[in-house]
Amino acid sequence: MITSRRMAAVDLNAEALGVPRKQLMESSGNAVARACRDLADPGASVAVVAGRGNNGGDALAAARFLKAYDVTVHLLGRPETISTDIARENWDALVAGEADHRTVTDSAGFDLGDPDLVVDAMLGTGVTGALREPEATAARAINDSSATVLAVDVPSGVDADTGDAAGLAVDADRVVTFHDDKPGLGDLDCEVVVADIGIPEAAELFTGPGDLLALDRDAQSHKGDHGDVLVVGGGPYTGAPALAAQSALRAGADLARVACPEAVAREVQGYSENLIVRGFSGDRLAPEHVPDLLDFAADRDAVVFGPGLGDADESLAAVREFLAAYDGTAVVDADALQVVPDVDTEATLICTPHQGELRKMGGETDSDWEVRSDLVREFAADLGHTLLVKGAYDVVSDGDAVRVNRTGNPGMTVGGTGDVLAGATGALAALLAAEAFGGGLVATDLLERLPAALRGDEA
Ligand SMILES: NC(=O)C1=CN([C@@H]2O[C@H](COP(=O)(O)OP(=O)(O)OC[C@H]3O[C@@H](n4cnc5c(N)ncnc54)[C@H](O)[C@@H]3O)[C@@H](O)[C@H]2O)[C@@H](O)CC1
Ligand SMILES: [K+]
Repeated sequence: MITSRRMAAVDLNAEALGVPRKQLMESSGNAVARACRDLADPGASVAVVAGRGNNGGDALAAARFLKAYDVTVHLLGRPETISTDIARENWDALVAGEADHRTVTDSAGFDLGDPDLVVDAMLGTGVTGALREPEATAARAINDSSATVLAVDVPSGVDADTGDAAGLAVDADRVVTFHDDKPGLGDLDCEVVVADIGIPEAAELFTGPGDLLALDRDAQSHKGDHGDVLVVGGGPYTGAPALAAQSALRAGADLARVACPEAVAREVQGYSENLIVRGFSGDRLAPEHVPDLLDFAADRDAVVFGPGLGDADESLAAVREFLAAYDGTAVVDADALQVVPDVDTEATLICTPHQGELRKMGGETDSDWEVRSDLVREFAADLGHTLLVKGAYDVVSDGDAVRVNRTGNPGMTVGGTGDVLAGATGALAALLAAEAFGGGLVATDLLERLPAALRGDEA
């Protein structure tokens, strides 16, 4: 089962793996033609009703595979308004190939005729709202005809994610949907066939450019919309919490705060004026600090626990107490990880161990990344928390889905990269909580850019 949002991500990932969208459209077209052959004998009359998006493009490609049939292609709208290059190229190929084609520029001009089979490719996952004209008239004609109706990807007018229609929708006999079943197709009264269109498995398993789609920023945003992250760490070390907090800002959080022992607070602040530093008494985290920290954390979108915290018994006891009482979102890293397996918490935890830390938590690992993926998924399910296990191939799992990140390079084993990852993860978790994303701009960037702005240079 795949949502249209995830499908768009997988599609971009496939492109990055060398399988472009046009190739997928060709496979989709081939799958639609196969379904036609299944539903009608050679020589039968087929009306292809195509919209101006990629759903239409799939059917325009299919028409080239149907030489044994009497095919008429109806394009809804003017060819100049076809919305994607790949769909337009398939239209141009039909015209150049002298296929029987018509363009329907107003609904009064639509004549479906009396075909044996209709291919409904007006709208797929790109539908918004109720069918407009001429799609609505065409849908009525399709529903009134006695033809068998094959819908491409989803019956036009139906939301593939919910199965709902904002008004009229095509009543299909069969749907050929691509790559994976869609949540909205289950409740429809028609047969659903899933066609493999050659999307590599790696496009789903490995993170790629498509996975960044979820991070698009809303241009109308305001300060505070983009997440407020609290890093709890420092004591034995000072660089780690500062790095994590700066990373949170660079990953798009609006505000990054560090709660650290007073003994090191000035030093942590000294790394960057972009950070808001709050000291607590003494030279390391202890249970007596927990009530205040809980209060402070309640107003933040996410907490990052661990960078530079050390493994003193009282610090680990404090982490345990904090997590037992906390019900927000927390990233747990470094020494703090070891308390996770035996803590009973309502919080949503994202744990970011390297393989040594994973073992210390009681998890197993393996040099083969595929075996490791299974182990990580099982352990995440046991823990009831999300794991991001660092390695040459990072494995991320919530106990159900698994994603593997194989980007990076051997230089990234240098100290501090783990703190940067924990901070960035905290920011993304906070932004997901706030459902908005920032651009990674920090106040000191503005200082650097001010002279150029005053000179009137282009940004
Ligand atoms: N990885 C993928 O996502 C793949 C998608 N493919 C196809 O691409 C389709 C999605 O293509 P698109 O994103 O171009 O979207 P669609 O082709 O579903 O619809 C977009 C077009 O519909 C118009 N439109 C939207 N709502 C309307 C309404 N209520 N009344 C009338 N017109 C309306 C838009 O103006 C636009 O021209 C899928 O359903 C599938 O058929 C396949 O080619 C294979 C791969
Ligand atoms: K359709």
